[in-house]
Amino acid sequence: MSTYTIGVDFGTESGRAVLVNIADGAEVSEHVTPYRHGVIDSTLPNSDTKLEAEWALQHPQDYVEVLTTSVPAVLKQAGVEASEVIGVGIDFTACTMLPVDEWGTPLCFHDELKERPHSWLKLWKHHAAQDEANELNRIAEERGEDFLQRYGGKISSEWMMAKIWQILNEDADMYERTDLFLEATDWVIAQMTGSIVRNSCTAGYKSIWHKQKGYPSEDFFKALDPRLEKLTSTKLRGEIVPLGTRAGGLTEEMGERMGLLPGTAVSVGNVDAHAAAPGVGVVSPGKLVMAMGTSICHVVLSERETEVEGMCGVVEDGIIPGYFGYEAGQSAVGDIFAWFVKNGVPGEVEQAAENAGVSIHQYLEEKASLYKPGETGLLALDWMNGNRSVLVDTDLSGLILGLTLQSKPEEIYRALLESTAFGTKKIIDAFNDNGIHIEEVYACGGLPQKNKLLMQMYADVTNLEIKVSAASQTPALGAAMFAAVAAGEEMGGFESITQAAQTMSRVRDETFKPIPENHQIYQKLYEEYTQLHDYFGRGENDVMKRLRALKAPKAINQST
Ligand SMILES: Nc1ncnc2c1ncn2[C@@H]1O[C@H](COP(=O)(O)OP(=O)(O)O)[C@@H](O)[C@H]1O
Ligand SMILES: O=C(CO)[C@@H](O)[C@@H](O)COP(=O)(O)O
Repeated sequence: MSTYTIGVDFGTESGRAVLVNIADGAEVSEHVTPYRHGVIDSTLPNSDTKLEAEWALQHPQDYVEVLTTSVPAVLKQAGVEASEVIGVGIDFTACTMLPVDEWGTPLCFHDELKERPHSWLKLWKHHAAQDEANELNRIAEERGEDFLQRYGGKISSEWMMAKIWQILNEDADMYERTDLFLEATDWVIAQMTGSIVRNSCTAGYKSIWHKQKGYPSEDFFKALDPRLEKLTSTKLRGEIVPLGTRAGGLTEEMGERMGLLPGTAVSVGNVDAHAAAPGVGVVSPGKLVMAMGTSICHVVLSERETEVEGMCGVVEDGIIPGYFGYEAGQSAVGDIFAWFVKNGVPGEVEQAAENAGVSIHQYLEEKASLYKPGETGLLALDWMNGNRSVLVDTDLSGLILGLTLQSKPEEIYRALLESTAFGTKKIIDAFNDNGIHIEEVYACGGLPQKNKLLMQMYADVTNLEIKVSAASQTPALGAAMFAAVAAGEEMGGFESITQAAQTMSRVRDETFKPIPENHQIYQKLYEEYTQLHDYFGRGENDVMKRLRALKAPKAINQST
């Protein structure tokens, strides 16, 4: 009899379960459940209540539906019995957070609250708390708060404290009614086990928590707003445990709904990019892991804690116990290409792709690959969803420079692909400049499987060979590894995540190697990119912010 664990990856648009054989990490079966309500960014579900610009919400029930649909489906597809599954683990987007009542019920499930936007779950890419983030950073800097150093000098508007403060500022009653603010990853685990356990990864990266120092002081929160003084001991209270810890066993009810045995080990929540590190076999320093999809998260391990400009955070045990885990990221990558495909191509391109029986992405990739680096004459800034690293500013926006009447869709597409590679190089440079040396690069996620041109550009721009995960769902595989650790050796699992990764991870034979002549030209383009980056991103010309201010008059929560 084989032994299996299940990893469930909760992405931006859908959740997917993967059944993994723990003897070799083989992904035996997988199933995707799209979120019924998708990303809620214009009106609240079943309501006329409109949302402001930059809002992005989700429906918590959609996550439960993933568990009760995709988990039974992977068992059925593989013909595997519940008794052969020893553990379940999940990974999630983050900071994706929600307010719950004293029973752990999301406030948006209350009939009397569901018309109020702040009762809902805020998705990681909810960017409407930038004002709060700016003010938080200003006050933290003024007070000389040392936690700023662990977050590259700035706390992002995507994270927990900015999102909570926005709730307080815009709907103080909702804040009062909240018993706990939770990461969605911890809430979903609580749905499976019946108890709330916070994980050290999201607490560390998204909630300014430190293994030794805990949360920032009450004085700091009081300085933000006196009503926030007791936030961490009240609405953020609860034990914070390391990754791979057994959060509990599946409840009777969820066991039945998921087709698994009650009591099956459930590991604590995790984050997509962080779970991807063991998923691709990275359990030691010097190896950058890129989880490449709608956005890119970059993670790397080190034996020491240091400051790196614009990193999302450094957290002890935040990725692999025993190491300091660093995270950086780009807020939009695949999303930029999706935006262009949706909004930027003429009908004739759509038609040509259809005639060729390929997607518009594939069509444009093929045409764009006929150009050499520099040959389009175009250069873009990859900030269509703001800049996460190294500038940490969601008020920045995109730019395409060098357009002429001859510019073709495939040339613009190519420039957009290149811009994201330059964005990644900025991040690698920041790590190297601060003594976190990047010697190898590993990629996983949807993009390496979809676009070879893009991957070759990343190799050419960074001048580093890129190894690609052999798994089709690397974060889910990582989550399944943590599930095997939560189950423990006595159940047939593993003692540590390092052991699990050594047995269960694989990379493809094919790698992307830098082409020296391409790299040479990209070095020149990168210098130009750096000039634009600093000019528009570091305050010399704040035109992007001025344009945004003109465009976005604040009008919260209007009903039509
Ligand atoms: N051939 C392609 N080339 C480049 N990007 C693509 C291609 N096909 C899809 N995409 C982009 O990939 C992204 C989805 O990546 P994926 O890893 O599957 O999702 P997620 O980030 O939600 O896990 C979308 O933003 C989409 O625009
Ligand atoms: O920010 C994080 C992790 O810290 C991600 O969850 C977020 O970028 C979303 O990732 P995806 O683009 O859905 O893969």
